[in-house]
Amino acid sequence: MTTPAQRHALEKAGVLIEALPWLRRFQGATVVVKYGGNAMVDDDLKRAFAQDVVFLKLAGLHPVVVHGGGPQIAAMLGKMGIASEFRGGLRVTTPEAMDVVRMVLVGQVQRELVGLLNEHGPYAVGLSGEDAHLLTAERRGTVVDGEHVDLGLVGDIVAVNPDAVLDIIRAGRIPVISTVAPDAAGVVHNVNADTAAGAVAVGLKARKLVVLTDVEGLYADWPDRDSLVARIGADRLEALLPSLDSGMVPKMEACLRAVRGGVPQAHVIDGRLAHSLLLEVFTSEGVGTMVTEHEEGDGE
Ligand SMILES: Nc1ncnc2c1ncn2[C@@H]1O[C@H](COP(=O)(O)OP(=O)(O)O)[C@@H](O)[C@H]1O
Ligand SMILES: CC(=O)N[C@@H](CCC(=O)OP(=O)(O)O)C(=O)O
Repeated sequence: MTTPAQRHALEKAGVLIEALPWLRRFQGATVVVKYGGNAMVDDDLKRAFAQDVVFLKLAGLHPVVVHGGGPQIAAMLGKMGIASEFRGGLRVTTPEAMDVVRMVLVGQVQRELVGLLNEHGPYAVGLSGEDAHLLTAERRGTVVDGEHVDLGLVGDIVAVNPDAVLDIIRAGRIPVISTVAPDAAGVVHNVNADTAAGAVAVGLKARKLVVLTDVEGLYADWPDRDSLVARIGADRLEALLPSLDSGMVPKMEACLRAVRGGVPQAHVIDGRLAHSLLLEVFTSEGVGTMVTEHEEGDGE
């Protein structure tokens, strides 16, 4: 006869043991985690996220955080009376707005995240795309309803120099990256954080890209809640892209870029669920949407 206390203890041991194959599999693996603006506004969730990232580090993985901050940028632009609009999921960025984007991402959101991670020890080091040639951008527009739209100082990533990030990883620390990036002439551009995370994952030859957001995952037929996609291959995702709505477009483009660029798995998971990152990496529960190059197999 086992007592309730013993049963409880056994359950806990079971959960820890379930992590064993995943711990072995991902030893020394680089995992790029995109932490999004909307999953980033609740204090408890922020703390849970920081715990998860430190847990990954202490479990022998190499987490690299790429952060967003759309809501925080919007709040600051609002306070300063600067209008901004989104086209095709990307913020139209004037030089005036660019100063605010850089100030908020590097000076505010990144600092807060670094602080939360460092509550657990001397782990996090913040950097932006401007540091040590980490990211090079090229100005991009977008196409909305078949028409080309100029987005101002918005960039796509054309080159990643991972050396500074690798230095930080080698020192046993956690890089936290803000996604502003200079172009070849040194003009700083606003880069969507999903886009940058996809490029960073490829540049670092990461084993996984995990994108946290404020929805369960990708819905094939948004907003039909029965259409959540558990997994999808690159070709089917590419075919689905034109039908996706604004916020999901850069996210799924980033996943596609990652798996086509050699990252075995890209995931979109629900950042509103505390510890979803831990569940994704260390359990066999399917959380959110997994993207792989091919529809079959686990991508590895
Ligand atoms: N096909 C889809 N599947 C899931 N979410 C979608 C889809 N199309 C549009 N969305 C919207 O995209 C949002 C996520 O994008 P966004 O708000 O930019 O996230 P984040 O702030 O995490 O970067 C979801 O909350 C949802 O409202
Ligand atoms: C070009 C572009 O849209 N840049 C984004 C950068 C921040 C971001 O991507 O934040 P989330 O991940 O929170 O959406 C912006 O200005 O909002």
